[in-house]
Amino acid sequence: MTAYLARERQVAIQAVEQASKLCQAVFNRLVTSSTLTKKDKSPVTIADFGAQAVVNAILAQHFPEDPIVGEEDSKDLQGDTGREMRTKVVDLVNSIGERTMGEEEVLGAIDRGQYAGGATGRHWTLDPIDGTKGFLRGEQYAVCLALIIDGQVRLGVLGCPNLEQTHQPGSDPNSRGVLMVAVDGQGAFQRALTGIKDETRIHASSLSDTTQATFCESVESGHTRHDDSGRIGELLGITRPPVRIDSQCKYAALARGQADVYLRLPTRADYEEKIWDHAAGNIIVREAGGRVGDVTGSPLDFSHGRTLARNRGVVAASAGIFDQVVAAVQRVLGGAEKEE
Ligand SMILES: Nc1ncnc2c1ncn2[C@@H]1O[C@H](COP(=O)(O)O)[C@@H](OP(=O)(O)O)[C@H]1O
Ligand SMILES: [Mg+2]
Ligand SMILES: [Mg+2]
Ligand SMILES: [Mg+2]
Repeated sequence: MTAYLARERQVAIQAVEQASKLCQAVFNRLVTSSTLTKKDKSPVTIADFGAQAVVNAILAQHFPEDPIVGEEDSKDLQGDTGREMRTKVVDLVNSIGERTMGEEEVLGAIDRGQYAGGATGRHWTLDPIDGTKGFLRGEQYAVCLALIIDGQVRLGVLGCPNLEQTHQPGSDPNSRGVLMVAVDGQGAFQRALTGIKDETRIHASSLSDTTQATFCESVESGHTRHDDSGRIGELLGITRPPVRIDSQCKYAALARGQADVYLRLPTRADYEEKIWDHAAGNIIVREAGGRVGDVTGSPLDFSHGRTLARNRGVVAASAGIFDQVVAAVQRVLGGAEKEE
């Protein structure tokens, strides 16, 4: 008997591995110290398009019926104005992929990601590079792919090219490149992104005392409120400084017990979190034994299209402290008053 979603798991891993390889190649070739000082975003843009083309082409080959909710579209690659970038993306895809793709095929693959999402049937969701700012700084970023069936995330894969390997006892702390994968009901695992790919089961921490907790949050103050998380930390008696990490690598840190809490506190009333920013990390943390919700503790609802329209912010934590963390978040954000 084959396990539930066995083929999907294998194809998703292959797609994320290929896209991660492409991103690393772009970083090594194109990102220089002058890229950062000049605020030149073009390397990450090329890698973003390239990674979405590679993943979507692999999904189309194996699951031609499945729609995809992808972050990017080919608009900026069209016409005369898009020619230079288009050529670079097509060359890049062909330098990594196993078969040659023409220009139309590359653009078509990118635009398979236009699906609107929703509550019925199955669809994939892809963030070809999550943590674009981390990518440019040479810090953490992730290729994130998940399968949603009838509104529920059932499979998630994170490719984290700059994340330290911790899966083998005595493994070299300088070895980087981790892939995490989880299927509903089967647990969460990590393995090396390249080389020996033995999988090791991972677990969120079993912490019950919040004063001992390590919390993580986005590097970017535009993506989460650092002042509010500081107050929440004080309420919980947390003394360790926050660990700031870009991308869904925050979920990865939680899933393997390196952090106990992830806070993403809304910076604006009108921002809706995107499903591709959370789907893969969500199932990986849950399958590792952690819990994920929004600032009220309600589970994230992936059935409302391309965004988490019914949720605000994200709170994730080890199961033993999740309720205490949500209570502190509510006190600081004022939710407790609304409930009275
Ligand atoms: N105002 C906002 N609040 C929360 N998230 C935001 C935001 N503006 C952009 N983002 C999202 O934050 C993601 C990065 O998260 P983090 O800060 O945790 O690394 C971005 O993903 P991309 O990098 O894929 O564009 C983007 O989708
Ligand atoms: Mg983006
Ligand atoms: Mg993202
Ligand atoms: Mg992205």
